Amino acid sequence: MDTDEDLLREKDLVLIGFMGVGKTTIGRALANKLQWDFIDIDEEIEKTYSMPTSQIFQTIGEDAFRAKEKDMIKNYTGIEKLKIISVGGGAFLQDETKKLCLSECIVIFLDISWEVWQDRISLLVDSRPVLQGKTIDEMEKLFYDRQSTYKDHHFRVKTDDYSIDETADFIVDSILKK
Ligand SMILES: Nc1ncnc2c1ncn2[C@@H]1O[C@H](COP(=O)(O)OP(=O)(O)O)[C@@H](O)[C@H]1O
Ligand SMILES: O=C(O)C1=C[C@@H](OP(=O)(O)O)[C@@H](O)[C@H](O)C1
Ligand SMILES: [Mg+2]
Repeated sequence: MDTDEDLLREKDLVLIGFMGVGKTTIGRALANKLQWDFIDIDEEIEKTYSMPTSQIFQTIGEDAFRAKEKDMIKNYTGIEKLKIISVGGGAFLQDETKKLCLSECIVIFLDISWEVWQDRISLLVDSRPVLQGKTIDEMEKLFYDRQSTYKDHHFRVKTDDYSIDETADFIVDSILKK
């Protein structure tokens, strides 16, 4: 078990990357390993509105979702206890959020290739409103367009060849203890 004394980095970790790369599942695994708190911003927004994200998009619209997302991230990065924060794949579209996370936290970009991502589409499409109604070509365009959103980060972790657990272990051993 890693204690806080073993770890050289003492800031909240923020996981970014395209939807479906594994920010939520890897973030939760990482928090379990470290015994840190885990916050998933989408789950917090869903709790606030008592509905899933796709329904939030339908009911209040994407702009209101983005405003809530920004506020939520601002609130959680202000709390002192060390934690893992998984943000939605669109959170860094907002410059204020990106700047705040980069200055206050350690930002880890989970990087997946288009080839591996395609195999996960069926797991994602029902719960990700921005994918709904898109053709595969439109999803591919969104995937590549979004990469520029993630280019500012502190560490990049390629996930293609690793399980959820292996990626979490890699982050602890190669980033937090370096
Ligand atoms: N190697 C892997 N790493 C991370 N997630 C994986 C992996 N293989 C399959 N998945 C699955 O991909 C899906 C999307 O994961 P999720 O954590 O919700 O992503 P995100 O929060 O980035 O949208 C989950 O069903 C997860 O179990
Ligand atoms: O990329 C996006 O615009 C979004 C990603 C989702 O989170 P995940 O990246 O956790 O799937 C969620 O915030 C919402 O559906 C919008
Ligand atoms: Mg998620």
